[in-house]
Amino acid sequence: MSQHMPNAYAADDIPSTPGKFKSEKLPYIHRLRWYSPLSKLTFWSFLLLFLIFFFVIASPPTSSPSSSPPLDSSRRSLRTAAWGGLEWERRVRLSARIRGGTTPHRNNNLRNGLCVLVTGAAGFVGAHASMALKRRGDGVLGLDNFNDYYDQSLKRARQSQLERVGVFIVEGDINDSTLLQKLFDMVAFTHVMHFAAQAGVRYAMNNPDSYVHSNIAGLVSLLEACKFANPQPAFVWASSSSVYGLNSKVPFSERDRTDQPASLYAATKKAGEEITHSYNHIYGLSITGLRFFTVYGPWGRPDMAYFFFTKDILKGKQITIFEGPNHGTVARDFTYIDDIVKGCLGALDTTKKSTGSGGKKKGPAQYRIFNLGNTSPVGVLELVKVLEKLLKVKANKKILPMPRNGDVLYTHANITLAQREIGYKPTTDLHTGLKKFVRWYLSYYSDARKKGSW
Ligand SMILES: O=C(O)[C@H]1O[C@H](OP(=O)(O)OP(=O)(O)OC[C@H]2O[C@@H](n3ccc(=O)[nH]c3=O)[C@H](O)[C@@H]2O)[C@H](O)[C@@H](O)[C@@H]1O
Repeated sequence: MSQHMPNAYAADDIPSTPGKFKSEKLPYIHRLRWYSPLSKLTFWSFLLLFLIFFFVIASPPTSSPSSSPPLDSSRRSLRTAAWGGLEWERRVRLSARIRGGTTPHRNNNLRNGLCVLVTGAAGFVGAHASMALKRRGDGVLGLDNFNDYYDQSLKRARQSQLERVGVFIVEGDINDSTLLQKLFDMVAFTHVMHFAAQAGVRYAMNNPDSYVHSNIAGLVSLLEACKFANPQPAFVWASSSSVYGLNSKVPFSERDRTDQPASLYAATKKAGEEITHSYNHIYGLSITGLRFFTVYGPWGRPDMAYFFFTKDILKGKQITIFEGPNHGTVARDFTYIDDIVKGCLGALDTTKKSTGSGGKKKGPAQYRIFNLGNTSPVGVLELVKVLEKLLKVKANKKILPMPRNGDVLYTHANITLAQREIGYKPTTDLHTGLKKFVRWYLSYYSDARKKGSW
């Protein structure tokens, strides 16, 4: 039938004479006398316009390296991530195995130990939490895209530390749903501890896309995988104190409003809280969100002020300290990493099971949000004084009014709820915590092999 169609169609189009066909049916461009200069000009103009249109629409926007923010590295790594194969599967299963038990498979009843997928495991909090879980015997599988938001060698060094205790980090992106499905098919995770995110408050002005990619799209991709997993894992994830935004009532309580974010970063974390709520409501996922307050410590993030202040003070480079209106103090409720990790484990250990399966909710599920702070804010100037003392070097300081860059003036956590529900009790003051950080920093950066110690 289809073979006859073109002929039938062509029969209708047969011109009465070839000449008539050419003059009446061909496009305007062909009717122009080709040899006239005007027709040539029109033809080449059309061609040029078409090519310009094609290249502008089809190619990704580019700009000069000096003016453009860094590329969204998480997307890059999504394209290049390599996973799979028998050896890879063996490592995944081994890492996820609970000590003294076997890797939990579908329908297994787990009583001893947790089996946790930790996203962002090569990151600061993710690496510490993975280490603590593994050390107490839980099964831990890491997932990280090793993007280049900050020095990748630091992430690799954290990875080697984790490998030494038996934690394998799968290299891949949380947006890679095929990879996630594969992992959930291989291992029946009891919990997902989700740290993978685009962090940093001020960087959101340079690279907004990376926040949407990781903190919104990536989160949804991971929740989708959790919703279909059978059994569904309980989901514990890192929100942020930045959701309190421009609030002036302190200390910040979980009941306070969170609808005036000061940065896109904060807005994506707030959106994450709403998104996780909807997955809890529709699919019965057990959700716990942890609002971290400026976490610091050994193996920390080089984009954070305490970290790069240390580096710059040692180099004799000028540091900029922001101040509020009328020379007001800008302060943070700096929270030491070990306290945060205890909070994370407390949250994991008190989760209730998700109630859904196969994407269907079977009953109401737990939904919680906790502040994990230190409850004693310290001014940035004071932070620098402590560093000067510990480093035995005077800082070259420049005090500037805080620019409108996403920063807020003050954070202070009320932790009553976390104390009551998950036994959270921070014990490290800023001086003690920074002392441990400085000791690690000096050892890590003075050692040519960048080993440091955990
Ligand atoms: O608690 C949180 O929710 C957030 O804590 C930090 O954000 P931030 O508190 O802004 O931490 P830093 O970037 O280390 O800044 C600490 C303080 O130093 C100040 N600062 C920063 C940079 C600088 O050059 N000068 C300066 O005075 C900031 O204004 C801020 O008060 C993290 O970077 C976020 O990822 C996290 O979510």
